[in-house]
Amino acid sequence: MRNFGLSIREKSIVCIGFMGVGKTTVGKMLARRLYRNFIDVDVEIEKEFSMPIPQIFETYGEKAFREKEKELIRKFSQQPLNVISVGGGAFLQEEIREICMTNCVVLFLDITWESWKERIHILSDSRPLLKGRSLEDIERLFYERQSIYSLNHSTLQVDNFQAEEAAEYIADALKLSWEIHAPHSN
Ligand SMILES: Nc1ncnc2c1ncn2[C@@H]1O[C@H](COP(=O)(O)OP(=O)(O)O)[C@@H](O)[C@H]1O
Ligand SMILES: O=C(O)C1=C[C@@H](OP(=O)(O)O)[C@@H](O)[C@H](O)C1
Ligand SMILES: [Mg+2]
Repeated sequence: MRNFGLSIREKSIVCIGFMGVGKTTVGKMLARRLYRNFIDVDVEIEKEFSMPIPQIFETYGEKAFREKEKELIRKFSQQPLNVISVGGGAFLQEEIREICMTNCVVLFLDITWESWKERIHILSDSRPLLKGRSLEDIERLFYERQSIYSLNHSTLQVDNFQAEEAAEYIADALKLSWEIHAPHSN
Protein backbone atom coordinates (compact mmCIF):
# COMPACT_ATOMS: atom_id res chain seq x y z
CA MET A 1 0.00 0.00 0.00
CA ARG A 2 1.30 3.46 -0.92
CA ASN A 3 1.42 5.75 2.05
CA PHE A 4 3.31 8.80 0.85
CA GLY A 5 0.31 10.99 1.57
CA LEU A 6 -0.11 9.98 5.21
CA SER A 7 -0.23 12.91 7.57
CA ILE A 8 1.32 12.65 11.01
CA ARG A 9 -2.06 11.94 12.60
CA GLU A 10 -2.79 9.08 10.16
CA LYS A 11 0.54 7.32 10.55
CA SER A 12 0.53 4.10 12.49
CA ILE A 13 2.12 4.18 15.93
CA VAL A 14 4.72 1.52 16.68
CA CYS A 15 5.57 0.58 20.27
CA ILE A 16 9.13 -0.64 20.81
CA GLY A 17 11.11 -1.56 23.92
CA PHE A 18 12.46 -4.47 25.91
CA MET A 19 10.48 -7.66 26.53
CA GLY A 20 7.91 -7.14 29.26
CA VAL A 21 8.06 -3.35 29.35
CA GLY A 22 4.36 -3.27 28.42
CA LYS A 23 4.21 -2.82 24.64
CA THR A 24 1.30 -5.23 24.24
CA THR A 25 -0.65 -4.02 27.30
CA VAL A 26 -0.14 -0.29 26.77
CA GLY A 27 -0.43 -0.55 22.98
CA LYS A 28 -3.86 -2.18 23.25
CA MET A 29 -5.08 0.51 25.68
CA LEU A 30 -3.64 3.27 23.50
CA ALA A 31 -5.42 1.90 20.44
CA ARG A 32 -8.71 1.91 22.33
CA ARG A 33 -8.20 5.51 23.43
CA LEU A 34 -7.38 6.64 19.88
CA TYR A 35 -10.10 4.50 18.22
CA ARG A 36 -7.45 2.68 16.19
CA ASN A 37 -6.81 -0.93 15.20
CA PHE A 38 -4.44 -2.74 17.52
CA ILE A 39 -1.94 -5.16 16.05
CA ASP A 40 0.40 -7.25 18.15
CA VAL A 41 2.98 -8.57 15.72
CA ASP A 42 3.81 -11.51 18.01
CA VAL A 43 0.15 -12.60 17.91
CA GLU A 44 0.13 -12.30 14.12
CA ILE A 45 3.29 -14.43 13.91
CA GLU A 46 1.67 -17.05 16.16
CA LYS A 47 -1.34 -17.12 13.85
CA GLU A 48 0.89 -17.60 10.80
CA PHE A 49 2.70 -20.56 12.35
CA SER A 50 -0.38 -21.81 14.25
CA MET A 51 1.64 -22.22 17.43
CA PRO A 52 2.88 -20.15 20.40
CA ILE A 53 6.20 -18.30 20.18
CA PRO A 54 8.28 -20.67 22.34
CA GLN A 55 7.20 -23.52 20.04
CA ILE A 56 8.04 -21.49 16.91
CA PHE A 57 11.56 -20.94 18.24
CA GLU A 58 11.88 -24.65 19.07
CA THR A 59 10.43 -25.96 15.82
CA TYR A 60 11.59 -23.48 13.17
CA GLY A 61 14.31 -21.51 14.96
CA GLU A 62 14.78 -17.82 15.64
CA LYS A 63 15.77 -17.03 12.02
CA ALA A 64 12.38 -18.14 10.66
CA PHE A 65 10.68 -16.14 13.41
CA ARG A 66 12.67 -13.00 12.48
CA GLU A 67 11.84 -13.37 8.77
CA LYS A 68 8.12 -13.59 9.48
CA GLU A 69 8.42 -10.67 11.92
CA LYS A 70 9.98 -8.54 9.18
CA GLU A 71 7.41 -9.55 6.57
CA LEU A 72 4.48 -8.70 8.85
CA ILE A 73 5.92 -5.40 10.08
CA ARG A 74 6.53 -4.41 6.47
CA LYS A 75 2.82 -4.96 5.83
CA PHE A 76 1.28 -3.38 8.94
CA SER A 77 3.58 -0.37 9.19
CA GLN A 78 2.45 0.88 5.79
CA GLN A 79 -1.21 0.89 6.72
CA PRO A 80 -2.70 4.01 8.31
CA LEU A 81 -4.17 4.31 11.82
CA ASN A 82 -2.82 1.19 13.49
CA VAL A 83 -1.22 0.92 16.89
CA ILE A 84 1.38 -1.79 16.42
CA SER A 85 3.26 -3.51 19.22
CA VAL A 86 6.35 -5.24 17.92
CA GLY A 87 8.47 -7.78 19.79
CA GLY A 88 11.46 -6.51 21.77
CA GLY A 89 13.87 -7.94 19.19
CA ALA A 90 12.27 -6.45 16.08
CA PHE A 91 14.49 -3.36 16.04
CA LEU A 92 17.59 -5.59 15.81
CA GLN A 93 16.81 -5.71 12.07
CA GLU A 94 17.94 -2.64 10.20
CA GLU A 95 15.19 -2.95 7.61
CA ILE A 96 12.51 -2.95 10.31
CA ARG A 97 14.05 0.12 11.95
CA GLU A 98 14.04 1.92 8.61
CA ILE A 99 10.49 1.01 7.61
CA CYS A 100 9.08 1.95 10.99
CA MET A 101 10.99 5.22 11.29
CA THR A 102 9.93 6.22 7.77
CA ASN A 103 6.27 5.21 7.81
CA CYS A 104 5.21 5.39 11.45
CA VAL A 105 5.51 7.25 14.71
CA VAL A 106 7.91 5.13 16.78
CA LEU A 107 7.32 5.20 20.51
CA PHE A 108 9.95 3.73 22.83
CA LEU A 109 8.63 2.47 26.16
CA ASP A 110 11.61 2.63 28.47
CA ILE A 111 12.08 1.14 31.94
CA THR A 112 14.99 0.92 34.35
CA TRP A 113 16.62 -2.43 35.01
CA GLU A 114 15.63 -2.13 38.69
CA SER A 115 11.93 -1.90 37.84
CA TRP A 116 12.13 -4.43 35.03
CA LYS A 117 13.67 -7.21 37.11
CA GLU A 118 10.63 -7.17 39.45
CA ARG A 119 8.60 -8.52 36.49
CA ILE A 120 10.89 -11.34 35.45
CA HIS A 121 8.85 -14.09 37.15
CA ILE A 122 5.80 -13.33 34.97
CA LEU A 123 7.79 -13.25 31.73
CA SER A 124 10.21 -16.17 31.56
CA ASP A 125 7.83 -18.94 30.48
CA SER A 126 6.52 -17.11 27.43
CA ARG A 127 9.82 -15.54 26.28
CA PRO A 128 12.27 -18.09 24.85
CA LEU A 129 15.12 -15.57 25.05
CA LEU A 130 14.73 -15.31 28.84
CA LYS A 131 14.16 -18.96 29.67
CA GLY A 132 17.07 -20.69 31.37
CA ARG A 133 19.23 -17.55 31.40
CA SER A 134 20.87 -16.19 34.54
CA LEU A 135 19.87 -12.77 35.85
CA GLU A 136 23.35 -11.50 34.91
CA ASP A 137 22.89 -12.68 31.31
CA ILE A 138 19.49 -11.04 31.09
CA GLU A 139 20.88 -7.81 32.55
CA ARG A 140 23.58 -7.83 29.84
CA LEU A 141 20.94 -8.38 27.13
CA PHE A 142 18.83 -5.58 28.64
CA TYR A 143 21.67 -3.05 28.37
CA GLU A 144 22.81 -4.28 24.94
CA ARG A 145 19.28 -3.81 23.61
CA GLN A 146 19.03 -0.21 24.89
CA SER A 147 21.11 1.05 21.96
CA ILE A 148 18.71 -0.36 19.33
CA TYR A 149 15.79 1.42 20.95
CA SER A 150 17.56 4.79 20.88
CA LEU A 151 16.23 5.20 17.34
CA ASN A 152 12.69 6.47 17.97
CA HIS A 153 10.46 9.51 17.64
CA SER A 154 9.39 9.67 21.25
CA THR A 155 10.25 7.98 24.55
CA LEU A 156 8.20 7.38 27.66
CA GLN A 157 9.77 6.21 30.93
CA VAL A 158 7.14 3.82 32.29
CA ASP A 159 8.61 2.92 35.70
CA ASN A 160 6.11 4.96 37.69
CA PHE A 161 3.09 4.48 35.46
CA GLN A 162 0.37 1.89 35.61
CA ALA A 163 -0.34 0.65 32.08
CA GLU A 164 -3.58 2.63 31.74
CA GLU A 165 -1.88 5.80 32.98
CA ALA A 166 0.87 5.34 30.40
CA ALA A 167 -1.72 4.93 27.63
CA GLU A 168 -3.59 8.05 28.79
CA TYR A 169 -0.38 10.07 28.93
CA ILE A 170 0.67 9.00 25.42
CA ALA A 171 -2.78 9.59 23.92
CA ASP A 172 -2.93 13.10 25.40
CA ALA A 173 0.60 13.94 24.20
CA LEU A 174 -0.16 12.68 20.70
CA LYS A 175 -3.40 14.63 20.44
CA LEU A 176 -1.59 17.78 21.55
CA SER A 177 1.17 17.28 18.97
CA TRP A 178 -1.42 16.67 16.24
CA GLU A 179 -3.10 19.95 17.19
CA ILE A 180 0.22 21.76 16.98
CA HIS A 181 1.01 20.24 13.59
CA ALA A 182 -2.41 20.81 12.03
CA PRO A 183 -4.60 23.00 14.28
CA HIS A 184 -7.46 23.42 11.82
CA SER A 185 -7.66 20.07 10.02
CA ASN A 186 -9.79 17.11 11.08
N1 LIG B 1 3.00 -0.18 33.43
C1 LIG B 1 2.96 -1.40 33.91
N2 LIG B 1 3.05 -1.60 35.24
C2 LIG B 1 3.04 -2.83 35.75
N3 LIG B 1 2.94 -3.98 35.02
C3 LIG B 1 2.83 -3.85 33.71
C4 LIG B 1 2.84 -2.57 33.08
N4 LIG B 1 2.74 -2.75 31.75
C5 LIG B 1 2.68 -4.09 31.56
N5 LIG B 1 2.71 -4.75 32.74
C6 LIG B 1 2.67 -6.21 32.94
O1 LIG B 1 3.93 -6.72 32.48
C7 LIG B 1 3.74 -7.94 31.77
C8 LIG B 1 4.34 -7.83 30.39
O2 LIG B 1 3.57 -6.89 29.65
P1 LIG B 1 3.47 -6.96 28.06
O3 LIG B 1 2.48 -5.92 27.69
O4 LIG B 1 3.21 -8.35 27.61
O5 LIG B 1 4.94 -6.52 27.64
P2 LIG B 1 5.66 -6.58 26.22
O6 LIG B 1 4.62 -6.66 25.17
O7 LIG B 1 6.46 -5.33 26.17
O8 LIG B 1 6.52 -7.80 26.27
C9 LIG B 1 2.22 -8.20 31.79
O9 LIG B 1 1.96 -9.13 32.82
C10 LIG B 1 1.61 -6.87 32.08
O10 LIG B 1 0.39 -6.98 32.78
O1 LIG C 1 13.01 -9.44 22.51
C1 LIG C 1 12.83 -10.42 21.74
O2 LIG C 1 13.72 -10.82 20.98
C2 LIG C 1 11.49 -11.07 21.72
C3 LIG C 1 10.41 -10.44 22.34
C4 LIG C 1 9.08 -11.02 22.40
O3 LIG C 1 8.07 -10.00 22.39
P1 LIG C 1 7.81 -9.02 23.63
O4 LIG C 1 8.83 -7.92 23.57
O5 LIG C 1 6.43 -8.50 23.40
O6 LIG C 1 7.92 -9.81 24.87
C5 LIG C 1 8.86 -11.98 21.23
O7 LIG C 1 8.83 -11.25 20.02
C6 LIG C 1 9.94 -12.99 21.17
O8 LIG C 1 9.88 -13.77 22.34
C7 LIG C 1 11.34 -12.38 21.01
MG1 LIG D 1 4.32 -8.05 23.60
